[in-house]
Amino acid sequence: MKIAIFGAGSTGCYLAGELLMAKLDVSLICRERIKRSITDNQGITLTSYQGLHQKVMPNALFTEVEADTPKFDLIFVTLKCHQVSEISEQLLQLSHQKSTIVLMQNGLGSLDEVKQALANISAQPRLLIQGITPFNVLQKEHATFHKGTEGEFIFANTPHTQTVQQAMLSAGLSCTLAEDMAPIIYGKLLLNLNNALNAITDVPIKQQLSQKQTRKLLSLAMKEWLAVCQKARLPLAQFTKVKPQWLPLILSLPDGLFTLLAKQMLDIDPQARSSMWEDIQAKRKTEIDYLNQAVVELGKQYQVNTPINAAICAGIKKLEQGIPVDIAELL
Ligand SMILES: NC(=O)C1=CN([C@@H]2O[C@H](COP(=O)(O)OP(=O)(O)OC[C@H]3O[C@@H](n4cnc5c(N)ncnc54)[C@H](OP(=O)(O)O)[C@@H]3O)[C@@H](O)[C@H]2O)C=CC1
Ligand SMILES: CC(C)(CO)C(=O)C(=O)O
Repeated sequence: MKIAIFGAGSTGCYLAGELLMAKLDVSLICRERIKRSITDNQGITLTSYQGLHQKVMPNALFTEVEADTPKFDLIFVTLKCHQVSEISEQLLQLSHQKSTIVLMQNGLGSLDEVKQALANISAQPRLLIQGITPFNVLQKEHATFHKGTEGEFIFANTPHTQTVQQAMLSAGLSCTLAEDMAPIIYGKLLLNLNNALNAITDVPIKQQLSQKQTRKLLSLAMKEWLAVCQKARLPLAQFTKVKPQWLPLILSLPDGLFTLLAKQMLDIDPQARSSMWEDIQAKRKTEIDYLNQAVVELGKQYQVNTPINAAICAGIKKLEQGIPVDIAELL
């Protein structure tokens, strides 16, 4: 089985690393700077907050998709949400009719955009499924990719992802296969409502969660998404020790009680930040439209007020333009 990671950056290189550790055949489609960093450092180094330190080399590295680029049986797309609809031509070229394409984006909307883009250019359908990275990955120097929080990759259950799971299990690694990805996508979005707040506060997640005011904002943003899910009857998977519905209450607790009750939530790398923080630092467009803005849009559809998520979106739009934002102005 030939595997490609399309858009290998933070999560894509970490995923490639785990698949290579599982002795699978993995090629990367990536930017020139990533290719150079991997070749200069003789491979990708995976590290984790739990002490992992492992170097692996991809089977091939491509910076362009050309007529003679091979076809792949399984393609993981690890681009940012707003980048996925632009690669439909390349996805068709890299796949055959029996290939599986796994979209690994956070938030809502990417799957529909890719489906539409592929349907516009080809009458031959491809199997499009979803996956999720539940943990944080930080891209460091020397082609090093650091896992900062707990969790394992989740993919929709298909014959190709079953082969991946078997290989990972044989190598002492694991991933989860899900029959229904929808609750996982909705449940993950609840956690990703913090991405923007993390970017605005500009401190590591662990430090951010020790601030009562930011926890309050996160709690209110989560309450809005939970209200939308309840009204729209959207099921939410549980990513934390406590039920999603309890998170706003726990986040609203005073500092001492919160620290006591949220042990697992705080058991993360002290340096871990959100991917949106990385985007803001790199002056890149963020995924806000697929995260907090998606909550606002669904809220409108189901007549649920979402003022906090709307204020967070406005804050991020300012940051994207280089205008500083004070967290206090969001409440
Ligand atoms: N980072 C994290 O910790 C986590 C991220 N996620 C989610 O995973 C998804 C991917 O995020 P992440 O891995 O951080 O993203 P990255 O930006 O780190 O990786 C995407 C990479 O693809 C490159 N790229 C863009 N377009 C192309 C193209 N046409 N051809 C080849 N390469 C291309 C980008 O380059 P360039 O920068 O030049 O555009 C970048 O290097 C997002 O939806 C994110 O929300 C989920 C959990 C954790
Ligand atoms: C894992 C988590 C929630 C970390 O913030 C994330 O998904 C991200 O950074 O995009």
